[in-house]
Amino acid sequence: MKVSVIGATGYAGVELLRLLKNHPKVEVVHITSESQTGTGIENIYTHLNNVYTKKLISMKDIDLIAKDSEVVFIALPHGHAMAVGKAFEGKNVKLIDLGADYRFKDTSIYEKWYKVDHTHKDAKRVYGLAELYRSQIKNATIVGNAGCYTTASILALAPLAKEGLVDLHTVVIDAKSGVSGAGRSAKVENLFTELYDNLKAYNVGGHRHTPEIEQALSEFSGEEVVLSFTPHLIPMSRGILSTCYANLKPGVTTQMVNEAFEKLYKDEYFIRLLGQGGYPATKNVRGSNFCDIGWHVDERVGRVIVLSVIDNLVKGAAGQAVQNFNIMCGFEEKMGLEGVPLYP
Ligand SMILES: NC(=O)C1=CN([C@@H]2O[C@H](COP(=O)(O)OP(=O)(O)OC[C@H]3O[C@@H](n4cnc5c(N)ncnc54)[C@H](OP(=O)(O)O)[C@@H]3O)[C@@H](O)[C@H]2O)C=CC1
Ligand SMILES: CC(=O)N[C@@H](CCC(=O)OP(=O)(O)O)C(=O)O
Repeated sequence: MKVSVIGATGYAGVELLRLLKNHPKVEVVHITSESQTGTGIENIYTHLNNVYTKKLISMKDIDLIAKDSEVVFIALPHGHAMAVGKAFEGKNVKLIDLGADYRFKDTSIYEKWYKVDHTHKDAKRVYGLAELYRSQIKNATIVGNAGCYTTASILALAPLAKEGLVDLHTVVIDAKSGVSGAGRSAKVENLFTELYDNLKAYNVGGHRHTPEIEQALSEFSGEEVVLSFTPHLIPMSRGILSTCYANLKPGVTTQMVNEAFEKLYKDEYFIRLLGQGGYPATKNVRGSNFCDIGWHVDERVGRVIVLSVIDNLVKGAAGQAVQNFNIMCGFEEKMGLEGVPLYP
């Protein structure tokens, strides 16, 4: 399959290039940047020396990209993929957007939380969380790849929502992300001096991943879910730990919780269940497409605490995009994604 990456100079785009290099059925034909058009990608990212020697073109070369590609990955900041999606209309190219523009069924929710007008409202799109939307992804033309915090949080809570084991109005998610989640552009709050030896929350009560998690959990449970989501920035480069709290419904036992996770995920290669009492750690998934999940039923307070970890750039972005690509193209789902986590 001939594929192109729009926004190849960002952290998500360059992680895609790393994974696509190891995909036996993929040839990367075009990569784009608007600020560094004409430059070789290996001159920007020297870790790609001898791996890629490709020059960046502009994403404005839509006709060229469309002519040469069967699938295009978009790794632009949110708000920019909609115009690309429109420009590709009728060009017989499948799109996988790593940003948020195609994640919402109801675009008014996107407009409210992202404060951007949605300019491609009628696009037929599918939410790209592979394990939970596989049958829809298979036939999709546009996939809105799930977000990073959202992937970790939805995978942690979906079994409980599907089986109706918790009161979803009591859900509280406390999540921590490495700094690559914020992208490569320079920001004062991401300086070493601000981050190192520090831990802080941000966007409390207003983070844009809140409605994405609510959308999925509402679909699985059949009830309108509202929840609290608090992200934190932690001084690591990669990794997300999502700690999810929920009150158990009366009569729900540890065994019922265990069975809910087993039922949904027992055949999922990328989801590794650490069980009741398990302690997932970001280092165990670093550089891989795995999501490790452990849970703790605290009978004393009638709550379950679910812990999940992913690599934000892999299962939270580029890896999930390749997984969705495999589903859309009919390839084995783990193709190109079997790299072992980097430990220690
Ligand atoms: N980082 C992460 O962990 C995750 C990221 N994502 C999503 O992936 C997308 C990319 O994120 P990330 O790689 O982190 O971001 P970066 O800031 O690292 O990269 C952004 C990319 O977009 C390009 N770009 C920036 N501004 C514009 C613009 N105005 N017009 C056109 N191109 C532009 C840049 O190209 P250049 O400057 O060279 O022109 C660069 O290639 C985002 O939507 C993000 O939400 C999703 C999940 C996780
Ligand atoms: C640490 C950090 O800043 N994380 C980003 C989320 C990561 C991201 O790029 O968002 P998507 O997964 O929606 O694409 C944030 O909080 O906005």
